[in-house]
Amino acid sequence: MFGIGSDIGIDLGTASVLVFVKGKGIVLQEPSVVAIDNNTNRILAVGEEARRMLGRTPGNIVAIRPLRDGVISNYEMTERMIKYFINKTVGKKLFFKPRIIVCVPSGVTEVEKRAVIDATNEAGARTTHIIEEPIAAAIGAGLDISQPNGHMVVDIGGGTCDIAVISLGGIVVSTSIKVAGDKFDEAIIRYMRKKHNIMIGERTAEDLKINIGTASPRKDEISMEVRGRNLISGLPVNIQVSSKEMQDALEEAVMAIAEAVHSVLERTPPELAADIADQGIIMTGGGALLWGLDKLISNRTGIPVYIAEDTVSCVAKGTGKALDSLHILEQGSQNTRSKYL
Ligand SMILES: Nc1ncnc2c1ncn2[C@@H]1O[C@H](COP(=O)(O)OP(=O)(O)OP(=O)(O)O)[C@@H](O)[C@H]1O
Repeated sequence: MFGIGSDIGIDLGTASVLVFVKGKGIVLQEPSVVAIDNNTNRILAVGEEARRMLGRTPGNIVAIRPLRDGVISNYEMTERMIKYFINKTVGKKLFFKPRIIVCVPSGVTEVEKRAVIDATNEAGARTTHIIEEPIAAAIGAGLDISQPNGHMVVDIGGGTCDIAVISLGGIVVSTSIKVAGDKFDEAIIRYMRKKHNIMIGERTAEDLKINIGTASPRKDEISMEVRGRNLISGLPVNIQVSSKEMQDALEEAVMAIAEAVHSVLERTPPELAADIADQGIIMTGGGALLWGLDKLISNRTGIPVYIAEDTVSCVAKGTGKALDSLHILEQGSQNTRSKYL
C-alpha cells in the first residue's frame, strides 16, 4: 500500500493492466482478466489470480477479458476491475485522495471514457484524467512531444496497433488497426493447421512467435521444435518449424501494419513528415519486438525505425511521467481532457 495521496498512473491495456505510483514506479502488473460466478454474477478473482483459474474452473465460473481488440467489450467488468486494482494499490480508506491518470486503448469511445472516469472517481480518485495510448507511449519512449516537431509512434500491443503522428502535445494524424500480437499468434495457428495438419495452442503459437517469428528475411535460418496434435490421427506429435515458415505465416499481418504506417505518412502534413524522415519512427509495445518488423517498416517507408527502450512498459512509464504535468492537464477542462498539453 502506498503513501496516502500519491498520484497514480494506470495503463488499462487489452492484455495487462500496469499501475504506476509517483515516486515508486510500476507497482502492479497483472493480466486484464476477471473471473465471475455466472449464477450469482459475483466477482471471484481479478488479475493474476483470475488468469490462474482459466481452464481450471467448474462450469458456473467464467474468466472474462473485459477489454478486447482495444475496446471495452464488457463495461461493468472493466469498472469493477479498475476499482479492484486501485484499491489493491492504495487501500480502501483514503485520507487524501490521489489524482489518477488512466491510459485507455485508442478505440475507446467518449461514452466509455466517461465510464472509466466515473469508475476511477468512485474508487477514490480526487480527479481523473484520460490520456491516449500513443501520447503515453511517446512520453514513455522519452520523446519531447511539447515542441512543434513531428514524431511518429507505432505502438503494437496485444489487441491493437496504434500509429500516430504527434506534435505540440497532440495527435495530428492517426490510425488504429486490430492487427497486433494476438493476430500474429492466430496467423501461426492457422498456418500450422493448413501446412502441417497440426493443432497448436495459443501459448505454443506465442512461443514460436517470440523465439523464431520473422517479419523480414533472416540471414541465418533458425528453427524450433513444437508439440501439437495431429488433426488426422488425433495423437500428439513433435514437429520442427523453421523461421522461414514463420515469415510466410506472418506475412499478411505484418504487411497490414507496414501499409497502415505508410497510409498515415501519406496523410501527414509535409513539414511534420520531413521531421519524421529526419528523426525516424519509434516503435513501442510488446509486438514491436517481433524480429525484423522494424526493418520491414523501414523498407516500406524509406525511414529509419527504432524500437524504444523497455518497450513493453513504455505506455505505463509515459502515463507515470504525465503525472508530473498534471497541473497542465488540470488547467484544462476537469476530468474530460484527453490531450497532453
Ligand atoms: N519478444 C517478443 N516478440 C514478439 N512479440 C512479443 C514479444 N514479447 C511480447 N510480445 C507480444 O506483445 C504483446 C503484448 O504487448 P503489450 O504488453 O504492449 O500489450 P497491451 O498494452 O496489453 O495491449 P494493447 O496495447 O493492445 O492494449 C503480446 O501479443 C505478446 O505476445
